[in-house]
Amino acid sequence: MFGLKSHQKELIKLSRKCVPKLTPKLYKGQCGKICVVGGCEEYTGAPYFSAHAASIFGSDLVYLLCEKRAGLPIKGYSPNLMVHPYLGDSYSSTHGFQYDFERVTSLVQRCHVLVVGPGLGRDEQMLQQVLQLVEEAPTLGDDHDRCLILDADGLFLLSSESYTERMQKALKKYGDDRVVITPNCVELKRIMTTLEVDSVEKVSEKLGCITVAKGQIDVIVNSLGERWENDYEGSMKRCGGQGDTLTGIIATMLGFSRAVGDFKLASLEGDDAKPLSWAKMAMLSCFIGSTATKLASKAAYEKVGRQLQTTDMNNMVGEVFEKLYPSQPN
Ligand SMILES: NC(=O)C1=CN([C@@H]2O[C@H](COP(=O)(O)OP(=O)(O)OC[C@H]3O[C@@H](n4cnc5c(N)ncnc54)[C@H](OP(=O)(O)O)[C@@H]3O)[C@@H](O)[C@H]2O)[C@@H](O)CC1
Ligand SMILES: Nc1ncnc2c1ncn2[C@@H]1O[C@H](COP(=O)(O)OP(=O)(O)OP(=O)(O)O)[C@@H](O)[C@H]1O
Repeated sequence: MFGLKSHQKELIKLSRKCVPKLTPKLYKGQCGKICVVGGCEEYTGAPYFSAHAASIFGSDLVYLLCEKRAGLPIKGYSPNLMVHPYLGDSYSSTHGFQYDFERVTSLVQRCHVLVVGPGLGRDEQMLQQVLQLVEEAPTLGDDHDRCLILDADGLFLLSSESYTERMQKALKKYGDDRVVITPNCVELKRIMTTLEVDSVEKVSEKLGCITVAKGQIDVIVNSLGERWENDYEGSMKRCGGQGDTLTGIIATMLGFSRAVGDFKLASLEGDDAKPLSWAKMAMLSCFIGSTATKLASKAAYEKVGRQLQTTDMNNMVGEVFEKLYPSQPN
C-alpha cells in the first residue's frame, strides 16, 4: 500500500484497535467531539484546515472557537463546522465585544480533544484568554482525561518567557501523554531553549507529553522516552498549512482512541480484541496523524503537482482514511 514499509504497515494494522467500529447503536458525538481553538483577523485558514481535516478523517462533531472577526469568514468556508466566535482581541474588545468565559467553558466541557493554536495570532488578550482555557480545560465538567494538542501560537505560549511558567504548570494538570505538542524545527528550538533541555526526549519528559517533531522525518517521543520515527516520504511541496492538517488528524485519532479506550466502544478489531494501553493508543494516534498527512500530501501532489495547496491535501484526507481502514460493507 502506497510504498509503505513493513513496520509502518504493522503500526497501521495495530492502530485498528484505536478506531471505533461503526454500528447502528452509536449516536452523534460518540466517535469524537473536537474543539479547535484558533483563528484571528489575519489567519482564518489555519484553524479551518485543522477542523476540516478532523471532520473528514471521521470525527462526529467539530467545533471551532475563534476570535470574533474570524467567525464569519470561517463559517463561509464550510457549513459542516460549528464556528463559535467567542474569543476577543484588543481590537474587538475596544469595539464593543464582551468576552464571556462561561460561554467558552460550556462549549469546551463537551469536547473530548482540544487543538489549541492554529491561527491564534499573538494578540495579548487572545493569548491570555487561551492560556486561561488551557489551565481550566482539564478540570471542566466530569471529563478529567481530556486531550490537548498544542501547535503554532499555542506553542508560542510555551516558549515565551512571559507565559511559559503558567503553561508548564497547566500542562501538569493533564494526564500522562494526554498532551501532544507538534512543533516544526524552529518551534522545537525555541521550546528547547526556554525549557533549557537539549533533546526531544527531555522536552516530552519535562512536560509529560508526546512531542511530534515535524520535518522530513517526523520524530514522535512520549513522556517515558519511547521514540518512533516516521520516514514516509510525503511530498516535497512545502505550502503553509500542512501542519494544520496534521493536528486535525491527530485530534480525530485521539478522539477515536478515547472512544475505544476511555468510553469502551468496540474497535474495528471487534469486542474481543485485547485492549491497548493509553500510552500505546496515543503514540499510534500521532503516528497515524503523521502518516495520513504525508499520504495526503503525496496523493495531492500526484494529482495537482506544484500548485498543491493545503486545500488540495485536505481533499485527500477522507480517501486516505478509507485506504488505511477500508469500510465495512453497509
Ligand atoms: N493559511 C493560513 O491561515 C495559515 C496560517 N498559519 C498561521 O500563521 C501563524 C504564524 O505561523 P508561522 O509558522 O509562520 O510562524 P513562526 O513560527 O513565527 O515561523 C515564522 C518563521 O520561522 C521560519 N520557519 C518556519 N518553519 C521553518 C522550517 N521548517 N525550517 C526553517 N525555518 C522555518 C521561517 O523563517 P524565515 O525563513 O522566513 O526566516 C518562518 O517565516 C500561526 O498562527 C499559524 O497557525 C500557518 O498555519 C500557515 C497557514
Ligand atoms: N522536508 C520535508 N519533507 C517531507 N515532509 C515534510 C518536510 N517538512 C515537513 N514535512 C511534513 O509537513 C507537515 C507539516 O510540517 P511543517 O514543518 O510544514 O509544519 P508547520 O511549519 O508547523 O506547518 P504550518 O504551515 O501548518 O504552520 C508534517 O506532516 C511533516 O511531516
